[in-house]
Amino acid sequence: MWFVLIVLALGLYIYRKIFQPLQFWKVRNIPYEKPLPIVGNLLDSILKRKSLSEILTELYFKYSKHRYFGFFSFRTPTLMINDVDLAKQICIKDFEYFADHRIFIPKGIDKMWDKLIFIREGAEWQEHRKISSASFTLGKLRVMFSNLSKCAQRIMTSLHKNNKMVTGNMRPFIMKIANDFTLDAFMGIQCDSFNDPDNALLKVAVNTYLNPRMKGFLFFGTAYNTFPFLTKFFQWKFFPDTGRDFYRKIVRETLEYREKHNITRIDMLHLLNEGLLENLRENKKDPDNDEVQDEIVSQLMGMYFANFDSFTLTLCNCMYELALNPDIQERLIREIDETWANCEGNLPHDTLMGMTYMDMVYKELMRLRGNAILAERIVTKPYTIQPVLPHEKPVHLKVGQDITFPLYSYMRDPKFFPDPYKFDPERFNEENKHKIDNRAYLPFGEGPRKCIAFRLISVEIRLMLFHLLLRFRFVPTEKTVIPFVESKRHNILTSEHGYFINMEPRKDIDETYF
Ligand code: HEM
Repeated sequence: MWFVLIVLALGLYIYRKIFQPLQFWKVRNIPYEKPLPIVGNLLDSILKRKSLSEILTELYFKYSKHRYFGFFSFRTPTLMINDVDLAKQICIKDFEYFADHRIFIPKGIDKMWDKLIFIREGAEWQEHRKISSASFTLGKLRVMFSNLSKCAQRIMTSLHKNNKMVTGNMRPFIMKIANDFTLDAFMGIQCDSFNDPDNALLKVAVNTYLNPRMKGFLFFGTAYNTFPFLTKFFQWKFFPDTGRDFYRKIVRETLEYREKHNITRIDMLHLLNEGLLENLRENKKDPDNDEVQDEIVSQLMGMYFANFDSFTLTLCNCMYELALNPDIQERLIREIDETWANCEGNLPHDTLMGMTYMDMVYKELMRLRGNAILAERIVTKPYTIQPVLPHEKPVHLKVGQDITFPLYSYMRDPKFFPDPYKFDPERFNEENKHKIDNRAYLPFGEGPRKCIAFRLISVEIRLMLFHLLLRFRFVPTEKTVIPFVESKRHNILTSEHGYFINMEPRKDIDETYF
């Protein structure tokens, strides 16, 4: 008798936990992709048979007659928004109903992670987005530009010293540039990872941001959400404690040094520190506690990670596309040489950002090879999607419902971008740029939650590309895999086979430039 009861109870538990959630979209009468227990619609991704972008894009086209459809990210039901007008409505007009991102890791496990702007919720997010946004305005970027420029030139000098061909997988190589560039640009810390590859800063960065747990993170981010008990049980953290302690020390020492020597350097560290202190003063709180330091440390760690990773991948993707499209590369080199000659070795921010062809290349790069595959939101107030198409009924969304925007798929839709897999900067030329549908061109997301650093990364990539192409040409090698194969192991857009490109020192450079 007891045995039968236990079996029944277990059966009921398994049904409720594993099988019942699979009915989520069916009972709501919403078109959906049939899921499997536990893995939902991600089996091909888990088995590395398809990249996440491939899975989402296949479904985007399969459900193209629908404005939305149901998807299961493991056990979590998420509403995929296929229609770019509906996406805009959710992200901008009705933002207050969809104000937060997914949190990925249950709160309280990783205190540094909980403080990130991306993760913060409600009024707290608003307050901290405001503080951090001050570091990313056009005005602040113009002020920071001279440091960024000096830093790019310093890295190039170190790199170009031997005038040798750089060969092999560009990813670890660009990572060194990203490390030196990010540390200098954000905190004024100079390190030379080309001549000193064993420096502690690079080592900690690699261990903190690229450890195996981190690598799996973006994929298992959904698993964190789906199986929070595992995360709690194993105390999985995004930022390892060693990395946190290391950056805490750096931040403390740098701030103390600046104060002692009366140094004001306008960079991320300075602006964040000022913003937080100002905020605390306004709220009449004590500015001298560990919380403030940790606040700065976690924001810097988050931004350092975002910059280190996205800068590396974007630049690698850019090198790949230019190596495969020598005509585009040559035209860009001509524009760079002319600009450099005209500005007599002192490149101003507005001149860089005003370069016409550079702008076209950058925008196309972000369309085809931007790293973000999707953006997501959580319903924060009950909301109803009103019917528009004849087959639709009102969809009532409850608080906590997960929403996904397949940004990658919008930008691969031929109705918005003809011949979408072609790298074609001409889409953004004077004649064509007004045809770009901004509802679908969303490399950085949309609305108040849009990427806070979209201006910064745009300056950084253009600046580094400018300096690299002043001295080098990118050429494919016999190891370059053509066409581009997207990684099935990562949930951001990166190459499955690395970036085997040669950087050949240019023979046609006018040495008087340097
Ligand atoms: C190629 C580079 C990058 C791409 C493609 C990218 C893309 C994105 C996307 C798609 C989002 C979500 C937007 C949304 O939900 O609507 C986002 C958010 C965010 N990004 Fe980026 N990003 C990049 C670089 C960076 C960098 C360098 C930083 C920091 C220095 C950064 C900081 C953030 C932050 C803090 C958020 C959260 C904003 C919020 O929730 O208010 N990103 N990014």
